[in-house]
Amino acid sequence: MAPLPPLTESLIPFLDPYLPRKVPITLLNKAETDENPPFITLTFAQSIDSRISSSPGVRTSISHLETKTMTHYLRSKHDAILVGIGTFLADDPSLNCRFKINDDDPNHLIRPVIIDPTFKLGPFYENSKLRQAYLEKKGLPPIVLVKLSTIKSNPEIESFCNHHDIVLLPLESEPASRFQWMVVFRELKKRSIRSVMVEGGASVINSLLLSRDSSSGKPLINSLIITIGPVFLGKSGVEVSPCKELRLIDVSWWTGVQDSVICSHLN
Ligand SMILES: NC(=O)c1ccc[n+]([C@@H]2O[C@H](COP(=O)([O-])OP(=O)(O)OC[C@H]3O[C@@H](n4cnc5c(N)ncnc54)[C@H](O)[C@@H]3O)[C@@H](O)[C@H]2O)c1
Ligand SMILES: Nc1nc(=O)c(N)c(NC[C@H](O)[C@H](O)[C@H](O)COP(=O)(O)O)[nH]1
Repeated sequence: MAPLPPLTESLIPFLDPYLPRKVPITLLNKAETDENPPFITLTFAQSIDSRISSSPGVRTSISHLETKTMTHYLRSKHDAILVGIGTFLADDPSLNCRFKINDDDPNHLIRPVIIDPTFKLGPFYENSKLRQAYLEKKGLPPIVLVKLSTIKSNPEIESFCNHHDIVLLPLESEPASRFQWMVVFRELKKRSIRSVMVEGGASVINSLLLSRDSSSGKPLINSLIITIGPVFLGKSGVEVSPCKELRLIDVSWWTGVQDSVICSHLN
């Protein structure tokens, strides 16, 4: 894999207000460690017409290498990176962190998390870049969130995961087969994950944008970071658009050699 170009320096102060804070675990009180959900950053690259790929299941390059480096810099600031199974199947991503300040720097190990209620991962894991990265010690094996009923009806899933060091996380799902995001994030927090970078795909982005904590009413997303590339992907592209209006606050824009990046919080 070709090395990433260096990070454009102006991105560091631009992104800083939107990144999770590194608080040493010893300084956190018990409520902080057990009950609060992790810090959630939602980030993706979209076209001008709000598409994240040219058609369903197709990996589509939208962003410049400059913002690809930014994505890996963002990964270096989080404990986990989460995608839906649609993204794993379409993109064959490595889901590791390839950002280094210098060559002597060790790789930051970020934990991949895949939402996969019916365990479609199985037949594709063996030859995936994700597994390759783990075998080459450039990444960690994933946590895979699977419906409890899927595991009950396919007991071989557990032995497959044990054999591949995959952390299987069985969850109850709602009648529509969806996991509640708050439940997902609390489960990750129990596994010492204090920050999660969510990268997509469309189904994950569209539902998470509107998700709120049922008790406080606050958005579950702490920071939203969107790269906009100079391309229209057209009507057959995979659209990101929540099903109702959503206002952004604390907005900052950055423009690089080709892309613009918007950072914000949610109202
Ligand atoms: N441009 C970008 O930044 C970017 C980033 C990621 C993905 N993509 C693209 O997005 C496309 C994939 O998007 P998609 O919407 O098809 O797939 P996705 O990655 O959102 O995965 C969808 C699947 O994940 C599972 N899932 C998601 N949320 C769930 C929940 N709350 N509970 C239970 N299961 C849940 C379901 O099985 C669902 O079918 C691909 O073409 C990929 O290339 C682009
Ligand atoms: N920043 C960015 N620009 C793009 O043009 C694009 N298509 C993605 N897509 C994000 C998606 O999550 C991909 O799956 C990962 O970018 C795969 O990347 P890795 O192999 O893990 O580096 N991301």
